[in-house]
Amino acid sequence: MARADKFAVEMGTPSMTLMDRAGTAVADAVARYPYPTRILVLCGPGNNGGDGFVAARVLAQRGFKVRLALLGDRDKLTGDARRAAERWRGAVEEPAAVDLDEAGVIVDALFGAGLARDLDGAARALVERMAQSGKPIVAVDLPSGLDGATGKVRGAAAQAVETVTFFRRKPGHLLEPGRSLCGRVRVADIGIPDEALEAIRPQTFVDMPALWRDAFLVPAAGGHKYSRGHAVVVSGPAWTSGAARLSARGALRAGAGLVTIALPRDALPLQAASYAAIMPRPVDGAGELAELLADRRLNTVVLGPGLGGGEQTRAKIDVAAPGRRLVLDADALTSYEGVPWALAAVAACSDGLIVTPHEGEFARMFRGDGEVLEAPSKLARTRAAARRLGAVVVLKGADTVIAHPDGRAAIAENAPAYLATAGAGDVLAGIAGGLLAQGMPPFEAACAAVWLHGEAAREAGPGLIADDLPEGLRGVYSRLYAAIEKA
Ligand SMILES: NC(=O)C1=CN([C@@H]2O[C@H](COP(=O)(O)OP(=O)(O)OC[C@H]3O[C@@H](n4cnc5c(N)ncnc54)[C@H](O)[C@@H]3O)[C@@H](O)[C@H]2O)[C@@H](O)CC1
Ligand SMILES: [K+]
Repeated sequence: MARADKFAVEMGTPSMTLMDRAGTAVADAVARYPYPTRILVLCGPGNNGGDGFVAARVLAQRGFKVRLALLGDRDKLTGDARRAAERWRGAVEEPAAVDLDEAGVIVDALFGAGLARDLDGAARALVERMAQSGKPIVAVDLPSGLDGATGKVRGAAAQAVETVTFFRRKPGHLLEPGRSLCGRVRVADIGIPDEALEAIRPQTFVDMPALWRDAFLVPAAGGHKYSRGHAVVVSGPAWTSGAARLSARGALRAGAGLVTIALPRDALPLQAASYAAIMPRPVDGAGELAELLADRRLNTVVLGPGLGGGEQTRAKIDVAAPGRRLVLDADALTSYEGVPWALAAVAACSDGLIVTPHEGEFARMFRGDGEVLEAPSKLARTRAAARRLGAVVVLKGADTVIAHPDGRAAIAENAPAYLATAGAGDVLAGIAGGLLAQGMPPFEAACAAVWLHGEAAREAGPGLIADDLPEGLRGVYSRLYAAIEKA
């Protein structure tokens, strides 16, 4: 943001104009509240506070009753914040002396992008009072105390109803617990030109179709099932084979030309419970898997869901990996507990690897690797893991992060809470495999899979079970195909 602001200033917009627009955007948001006759603006010592002074002035001009309190010394304000304060004609009160209960709406303009350490002392006490007040809070840029780079709370932060940020959202608006703390996020245009992004080249994205649409393959007339790849899902024993069946359905619905499920002989009868379009093959160990995979058209293998961990699983992965595209999930990942370098070796000989751990699996995989596990945010951890493995890492959760070893990363925001259901991860691994089989590059395939998975859940609606997800993809695909054909 500092670079974006600088760019805008160099292009001729004075920084005071940016602040005026920022404060006005906050005032616009506050003015939408029903009868917010009494507004309390809490300002901090930097430019976040400066935005607060502007918002207070604009709201007062529009006829609202506005009180303003400043944390810190008015004489110590500098730059644009100082000028904004000079133009505020009302009283500047002591935060300790104001009664928060009198406010209809509180504007939280204490700290934004400049938060430099954990809140303590008077700042923390004020944020805690605000949090306990039960009043609707409109946060300027970020709820004060929330770290915009990590999504973590530093000391304290108050739940906002709404957060007004500028130009683009920051990781802290998307990563939990930040995302939840922000309430509804509005992005205000304060006149920073989009060209600023060409200079900055951000490497962090929201996971949305624009990010991967160009790599997504809409079936072409005259296409052939073999041109859409052949995915293999390797199943565990009969009693856990449901997981692999879910993956196989995901891969097929995602558009793989052919899907084979490799099952131990005792699990073959159960495959009857799945789609007839999925081809079962008896495969009882790494040796038989090697025989199946002698056919190079089988270009993608999904291993992990219900597979069971340990040496057997690693042997199968070793057979599958060379020159092929892989998705590894669940048990496949925990069989590399504490030896991520062994997984990096798998990635190196493959034609592209996506790993899809949840937090527990991630912690086990990288046990003892402080550089990965102690990176400052979920975003940074996922990036570090991708670099470590030389693979695309999907770290699942409400705020799933997808990272490529080259530093690109995306944060997903479309998963409904009810997607956290048994077997959902198995379907995700399958969708990713289905997209890889069609030739999508691994990062784009992983991003698309995560987005499609979230959309399929929405399509199926509350009460979702994992079996509904592959079915949900149909509606999502028809809209996506239409949008791509129109574009
Ligand atoms: N040109 C720009 O840079 C623009 C900035 N804008 C606003 O400016 C904000 C960033 O302003 P600043 O960089 O001045 O930073 P902030 O206003 O977020 O905070 C910096 C101030 O807080 C103090 N501080 C930091 N951490 C503290 C802690 N834990 N406890 C107590 N004091 C602490 C610092 O000493 C400094 O005085 C953005 O969040 C946004 O609201 C907008 O006006 C748009 C334009
Ligand atoms: K704030």
